[in-house]
Amino acid sequence: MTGLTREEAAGRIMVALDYPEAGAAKKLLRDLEGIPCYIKVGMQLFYSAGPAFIASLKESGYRVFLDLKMHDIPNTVKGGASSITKLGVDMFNVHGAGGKEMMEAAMEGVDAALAGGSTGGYRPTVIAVTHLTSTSQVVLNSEIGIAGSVEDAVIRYATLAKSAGLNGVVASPQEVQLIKAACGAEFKTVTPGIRPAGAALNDQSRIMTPSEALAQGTDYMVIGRPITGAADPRAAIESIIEELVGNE
Ligand SMILES: O=c1ccn([C@@H]2O[C@H](COP(=O)(O)O)[C@@H](O)[C@H]2O)c(=O)[nH]1
Repeated sequence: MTGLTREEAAGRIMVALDYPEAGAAKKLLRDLEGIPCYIKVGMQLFYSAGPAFIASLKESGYRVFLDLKMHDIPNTVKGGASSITKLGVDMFNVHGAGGKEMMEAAMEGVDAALAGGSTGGYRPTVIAVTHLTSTSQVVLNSEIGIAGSVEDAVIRYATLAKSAGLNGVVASPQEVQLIKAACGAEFKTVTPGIRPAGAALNDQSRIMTPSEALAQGTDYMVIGRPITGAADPRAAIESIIEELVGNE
């Protein structure tokens, strides 16, 4: 047993709604009705369904992570962060690779939107992507051309994100303990690369099972295809919740 209630376990899961349009995403939400999970909207759905879909999620009471991974010059990211904050999402992200000034600009964008009062004063959690969970050690060194271990590269971005005032990072569950050691327990870790035992890896590289990720101390685990691609998505998420509660 982990000590998590069923509701707490569900609340650690961010379901990735990687769909081409709102209709398919809404069907999944109907399938999962009543399960208090977080919802992650990425670029595929947001570029198609836009702010109206985010508004409908918020009206339905969901916590929303808008995963657009902004990576641009500081002034542009500041403006993007301001616009995203006005959508009233609970969390959004930028790429750590944009550097400290870009990440600070994102925080300035949040402050500017809040100063305008259009979000009711609600401050989103802002996190930075470290290295994508699809990136392996070999790809990091041989293709991207960054020397050293994935762990060192992730920690470098995590500490940079913390120094820029961000609230956490996206990383693999494999790096959670190192991130917490370097940046503190309160610094949030949001971890994709979650695969229940026996599930297809797809394009993910640095993976762990849900219970392994929880044991590492991850704050939130992002799970897409193991739920959305299942014949019975509700049964799939219920099984993950059971695994997290420790009743398996
Ligand atoms: O490093 C990263 C950053 C973001 N993601 C996103 O998480 C989900 C994972 O989906 P699965 O179907 O469970 O693989 C997806 O929306 C990615 O864009 C990530 O995987 N890794």
